[in-house]
Amino acid sequence: MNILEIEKLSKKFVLHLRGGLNLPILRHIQLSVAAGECVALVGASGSGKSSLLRTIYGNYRAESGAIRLRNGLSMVDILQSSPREIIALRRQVMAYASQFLRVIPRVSTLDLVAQPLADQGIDTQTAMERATEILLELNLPQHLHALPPATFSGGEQQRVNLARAFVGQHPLILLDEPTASLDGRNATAVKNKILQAKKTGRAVLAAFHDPDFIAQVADRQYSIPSFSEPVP
Ligand SMILES: Nc1ncnc2c1ncn2[C@@H]1O[C@H](COP(=O)(O)OP(=O)(O)OP(=O)(O)O)[C@@H](O)[C@H]1O
Repeated sequence: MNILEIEKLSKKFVLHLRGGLNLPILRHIQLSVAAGECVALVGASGSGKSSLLRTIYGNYRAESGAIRLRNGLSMVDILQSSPREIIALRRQVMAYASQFLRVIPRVSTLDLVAQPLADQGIDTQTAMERATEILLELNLPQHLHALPPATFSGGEQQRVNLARAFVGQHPLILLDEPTASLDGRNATAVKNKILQAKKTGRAVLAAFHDPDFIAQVADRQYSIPSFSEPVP
């Protein structure tokens, strides 16, 4: 059962500060991700992996194509959804961990990680317990949980982001270079979370660079078509 279906997606950036210059980024993307599957997005630096993930998450618009996401029994096209509908899909259907954490000042790490559960209607005590558990699984020790992550290291912030993506029950998890700032031990913790997510029937689409990591977690790869390739 497909959780995500992308059909003939094309996207360009329009650079208004450069006189409306068009910068084509994605062309004819055809991709689906099924429940329980991890698909690795691969491609050269600058090929558009992050842009594709952000477009799926509703941060960017695209000129043509469709991005359909399973919401219960129906498939919903993100590109046709209103901002309000996209916010609802982010709460229930898709989680996203970018490479960088956007920190909200004064909010503790524990509250940040418990928030997606509260958004899914989980009671506060259970949300706090699950948030604590996942932070420990990602090697973030208890003494950090009460602190806002603003002063955390890059790798610690990345793991807070990942904890927020994995903690809920979203059927689709989007990950942008989830091990970019991590050492071997922490990369293993992320690998375990991806494998566990797959076992519970969640779909994972992730941009990766490391072929060894891809071999350990991904069922297949999708290479972003370059602009020198003919359109199929
Ligand atoms: N908001 C934006 N406005 C204009 N151009 C952008 C914007 N975001 C990305 N780009 C351009 O789109 C291209 C693709 O960038 P993107 O970050 O998606 O690539 P990537 O494959 O994720 O790269 P990397 O592997 O280095 O992270 C780049 O040339 C980048 O400069």
